[in-house]
Amino acid sequence: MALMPLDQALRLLLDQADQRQVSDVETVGTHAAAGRILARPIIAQHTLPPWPNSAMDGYAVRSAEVQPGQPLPVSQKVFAGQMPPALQPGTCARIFTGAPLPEGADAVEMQENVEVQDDGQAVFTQAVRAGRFVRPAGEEALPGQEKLAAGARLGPIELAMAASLGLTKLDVYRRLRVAVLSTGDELVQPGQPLQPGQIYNSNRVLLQQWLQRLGCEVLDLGCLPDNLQEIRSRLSSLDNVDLLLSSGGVSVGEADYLGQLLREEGEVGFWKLALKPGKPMTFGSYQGIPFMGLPGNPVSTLVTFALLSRPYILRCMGLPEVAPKGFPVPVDFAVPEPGSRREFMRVGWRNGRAQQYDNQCSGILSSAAWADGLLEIPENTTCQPGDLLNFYPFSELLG
Ligand SMILES: Nc1nc2c(c(=O)[nH]1)N[C@H]1C(S)=C(S)[C@@H](COP(=O)(O)OP(=O)(O)OC[C@H]3O[C@@H](n4cnc5c(N)ncnc54)[C@H](O)[C@@H]3O)O[C@H]1N2
Ligand code: MOO
Repeated sequence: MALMPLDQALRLLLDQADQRQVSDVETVGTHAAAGRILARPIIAQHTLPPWPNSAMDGYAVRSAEVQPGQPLPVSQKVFAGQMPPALQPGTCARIFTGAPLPEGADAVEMQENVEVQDDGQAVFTQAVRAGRFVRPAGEEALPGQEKLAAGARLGPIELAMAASLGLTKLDVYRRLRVAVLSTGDELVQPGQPLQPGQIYNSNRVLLQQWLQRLGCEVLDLGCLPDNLQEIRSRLSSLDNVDLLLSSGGVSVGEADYLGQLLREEGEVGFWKLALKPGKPMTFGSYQGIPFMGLPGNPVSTLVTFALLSRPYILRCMGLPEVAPKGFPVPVDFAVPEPGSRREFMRVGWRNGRAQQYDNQCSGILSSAAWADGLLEIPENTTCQPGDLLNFYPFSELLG
């Protein structure tokens, strides 16, 4: 069977995600909205800032009245939080950053350019043009203006924006419910003693933590044994789940029951990609529930989640732009042999170049812990030191 190119798999996934996008809307407090996707746009109700105000600590003036070297009496002092009376003609006002400009004033000079005489009058060292250091009313928002579009992902910046507009509640899509399971008789939870042949389960915590970061509700289905009957019965009891996400058991081994069950009793969207690591990545549905079977090798789980599950999940959550943002970086190594699968190497950012971790085996999780992100080596491509290849930082992929 030919391996499906990554781009084709992504198109298929996003097409499916569009059909399964969450439509239920909840109104929640701004704190609870963190990580959610905005279901209705945020429209400003007020003018922001509500009045022209000073961008500096200094002196508010009628700019035409300022003559360098000529003293002006200081007629009032305006702190942020106060509404001042109009500026008396022929005077200036002591003013602080964020304080409303007195009516009549049209500029502010910062105090570094003003000398205060012994008699308290202010002498300006230079002419002041109208508008200098004034933040006009409404430069941030006007009533009726759309400040955040539906589909925005609410992080600290967006929530601060909502707070600046005085909002306490936001309309967001409900969380995506994702059931996570691991497969493999060899897997043991940390804290338990290891018997011969066993290893600790690391994919479980990787996937659960990552899903939580993406704002999903995680249903922990634990670890399934390598037993077809048991797997079938555990999956049949699932209810109210948007996505079933598993790791392991999707290759061609005799105990790779999960993939076998899906292929025989579910619907397969794709199985086997031209991707390294991550070849046996499987997508389909089981009893109507979308199913993603990530290959079990720890780095294969990580890479397939980053490149395929993450965009699928974000699109289902209601986010339009889901492709991870990468950028070209120079590499400090050569790839002499072209590969038939698109490869994502674990690389560190060292001295302005991407450096590869020595052991790129998909079982070596240390490669990812050491690295700063993934470097994309397209199919049928070789490279020399100094060549540019796309780099996707983990800081982008993990959020
Ligand atoms: N004959 C072939 N064998 C394999 C092929 C192939 O094309 N032909 N593909 C290889 C590739 S590539 C990968 S990737 C693996 C993926 O296999 P599975 O998805 O079936 O994963 P498992 O066999 O269950 O496990 C693989 C590996 O990862 C360890 N593992 C699994 N789950 C966890 C976990 N939760 N935490 C930590 N480590 C885990 C497991 O012990 C195995 O060592 O198949 C190749 N084989
Ligand atoms: O594709 Mo596997 O995920 O290379 O080890």
